[in-house]
Amino acid sequence: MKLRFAPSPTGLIHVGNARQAIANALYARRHGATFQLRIDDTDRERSREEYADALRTDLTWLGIGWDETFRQSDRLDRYAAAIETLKDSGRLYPCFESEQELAAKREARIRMRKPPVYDRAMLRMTAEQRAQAEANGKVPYWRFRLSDGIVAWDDLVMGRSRVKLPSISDPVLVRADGTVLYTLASVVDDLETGVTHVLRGEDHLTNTGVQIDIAEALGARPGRFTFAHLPLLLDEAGGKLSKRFDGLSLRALRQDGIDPGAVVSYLARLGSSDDPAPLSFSELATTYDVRRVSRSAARFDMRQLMALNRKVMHQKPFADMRDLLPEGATEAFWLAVRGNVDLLSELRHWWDVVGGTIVPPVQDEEEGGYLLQALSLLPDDPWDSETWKSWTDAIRAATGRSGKALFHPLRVALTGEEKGPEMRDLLPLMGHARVAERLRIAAR
Ligand SMILES: Nc1ncnc2c1ncn2[C@@H]1O[C@H](COP(=O)(O)OP(=O)(O)OP(=O)(O)O)[C@@H](O)[C@H]1O
Repeated sequence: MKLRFAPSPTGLIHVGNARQAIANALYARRHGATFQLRIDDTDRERSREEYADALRTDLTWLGIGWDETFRQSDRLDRYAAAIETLKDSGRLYPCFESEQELAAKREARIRMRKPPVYDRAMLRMTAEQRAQAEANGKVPYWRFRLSDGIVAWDDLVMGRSRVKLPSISDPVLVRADGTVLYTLASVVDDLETGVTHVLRGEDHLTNTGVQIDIAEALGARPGRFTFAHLPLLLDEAGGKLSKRFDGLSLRALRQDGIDPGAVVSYLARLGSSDDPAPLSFSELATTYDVRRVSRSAARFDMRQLMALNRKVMHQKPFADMRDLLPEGATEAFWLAVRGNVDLLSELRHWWDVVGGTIVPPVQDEEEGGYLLQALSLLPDDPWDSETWKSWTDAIRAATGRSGKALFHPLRVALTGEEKGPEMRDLLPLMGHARVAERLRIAAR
């Protein structure tokens, strides 16, 4: 059993592409299948090496590895062989019509209230007509003659699916410059590399009908592939995602400091009958069932991702965070702040609070007097997790303050923030000298 994720390196991959990658990787893990990463770079104008590198980096960031990988531009000889096979069997036929001629034909058919399907005029061309066209300097491109019937398959997500081939134009598989189109290259790769399951976006539904027909023309047995078409992911406003706008690219999420585990947990279950939960890749894989994916389009909701990100961060052990924390940050620091960080970028701020030089706001005269009194009651070193309690007990006894009046001015003076991690945990990390200095500044 083998699955594949086959992105085109034409931009930064977005959360919609990632959803497909995750679905394939989870399905492969669940069923012990091989997972192939194929770089679909047959479109030479739009493909860029830097995007291929970027998508490998993005998948690795998500924690998705692959068992084998290749790019289509390395297999051009295999496509050339398939092209010859299809020419020999008469399934590929040369065409000479220009874009303008085709557009005029389409318009005429629409005026006659006929579906705008290619009329196969070139299929009826005689050998002499062809020789004449070539003598006039025309170079053919090649269309695949589709079968007449209906192609049907049991889609793991969409259920029984059908594509009526006569309502589709014969697809161009080879351009006039001899380059192959994705439609053919993809079938050749899937057949020759032993792919068994194709999980991809529903934008490929019609393609699937065509590609089944091509596969069978190349000798594949009926039912050779199992298909699952997952609905497209839309943005919050219901718009289409595109590699051309990178707002919801994985790169942007990474730069925003979102945890990759949260992204995987969210995308694995978004638009399915299972609620997104902060689970590891292995946990997600043991329960993953593509049949539970809904048939309707799902919307990516940043608030839901953030909520999940918070849960993921709150559970993270220090060992998983060590490389991401500011230099010098300790386990005690991580355990103190992890309940209060939504994004990795906030960690730097809390690290400044405990180990750096924040300047707290100056408080009014009455609070200033209170803070100086608190300063005079600061316990001696060493400090530990009990120090906050013994200090505030002593302040309570000396000032008669309690509740918010007791704690709030201290928190603001020491952290510069109204809210945050437990003071009990922060205080020993800040240390005596820093605490004393901040109390003095806030009391000025
Ligand atoms: N919005 C989306 N939601 C879910 N899946 C998507 C979405 N857009 C593309 N895909 C899927 O992502 C996979 C990778 O496809 P591909 O790299 O061709 O993406 P694309 O965004 O359609 O790119 P391009 O604009 O370059 O054609 C395919 O399975 C495709 O169906």
